[in-house]
Amino acid sequence: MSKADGLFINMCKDILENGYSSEGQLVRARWEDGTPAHTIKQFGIVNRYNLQEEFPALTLRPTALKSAFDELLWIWQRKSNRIADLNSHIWDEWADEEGTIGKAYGYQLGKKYKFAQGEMDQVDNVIWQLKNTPYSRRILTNIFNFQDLSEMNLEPCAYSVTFNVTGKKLNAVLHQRSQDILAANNWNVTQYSILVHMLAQVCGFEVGELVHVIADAHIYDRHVPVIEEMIQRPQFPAPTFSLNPEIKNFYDFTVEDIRIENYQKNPQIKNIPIAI
Ligand SMILES: Nc1nc(=O)c2c([nH]1)NC[C@@H]1CN(c3ccc(C(=O)N[C@@H](CCC(=O)O)C(=O)O)cc3)CN21
Ligand SMILES: O=c1ccn([C@H]2C[C@H](O)[C@@H](COP(=O)(O)O)O2)c(=O)[nH]1
Repeated sequence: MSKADGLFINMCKDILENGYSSEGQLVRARWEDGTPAHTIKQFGIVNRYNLQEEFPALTLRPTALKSAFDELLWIWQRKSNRIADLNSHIWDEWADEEGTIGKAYGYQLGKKYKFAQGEMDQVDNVIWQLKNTPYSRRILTNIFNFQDLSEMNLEPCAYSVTFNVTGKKLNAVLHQRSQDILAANNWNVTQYSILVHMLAQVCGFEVGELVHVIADAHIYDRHVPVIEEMIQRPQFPAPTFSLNPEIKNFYDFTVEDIRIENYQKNPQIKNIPIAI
């Protein structure tokens, strides 16, 4: 059975049984009809995914892996903040008149800084370090740029990744300040798992672990019955995942380069409401 399903079920049970409800508090997020989007949350969840063991896609409901990967490429490879450069509509509600999400995500990863080895952006700095100083303890990205926060249409949720090489394996810690468990937990987990696979392939490592640290892990009120039903569903083994082995340059990957086989899963849950 997929270990990712097991972790997800335990995390949801913990949030539902021991979590803290925001009822009665002032909350920022709203449902489409304007009602406050309350949550039940747990603080400080840490999930470890061994990428050697399995590709951590949920089987409890399908994760839209191509759309998730496309958003990852939009942020990490195209380094864009324009929703027209994204092949899905998941960011439409956060776009401004210019059709961008402001100085968030891809904008920050595309911003150049002066490093000892030259001027480059944070992604190229990670790739340079993995190729030249792989055992460094300073290989990380951080897009929570305080100077630009007021010009971001949503402050980054998954904001920092620390890469760490252990022997031949590439590991990563993903730091997330806020997580919408139903809509985006497995979405983010599979995205950053693919990122570790991509960087391992182009920098000459095997994949290791993804450690996902979530500060505020929440289930929105309108998602509670959906989660309650979902965690009772049958579980299947995780699918097999591979990347096109021909790709040697990080910037050459496309959504067509991921291969997912034997993805047995439960039916999709349609029209999940997204809090804005
Ligand atoms: N409340 C909230 N939750 C989020 O997950 C979220 C935000 N806001 N704001 C910004 C982005 C947008 N994200 C989203 C938004 C929608 C889906 C979504 O509708 N997912 C569908 C599949 C979409 C597809 O097939 O392309 C799903 O069934 O999970 C996922 C991530 C993640 N982020
Ligand atoms: O990659 C993402 C992007 C967004 N989210 C969720 C987490 C929260 O539910 C909202 C953001 O609201 P804040 O009030 O700014 O925390 O979006 C996610 O889980 N993953």
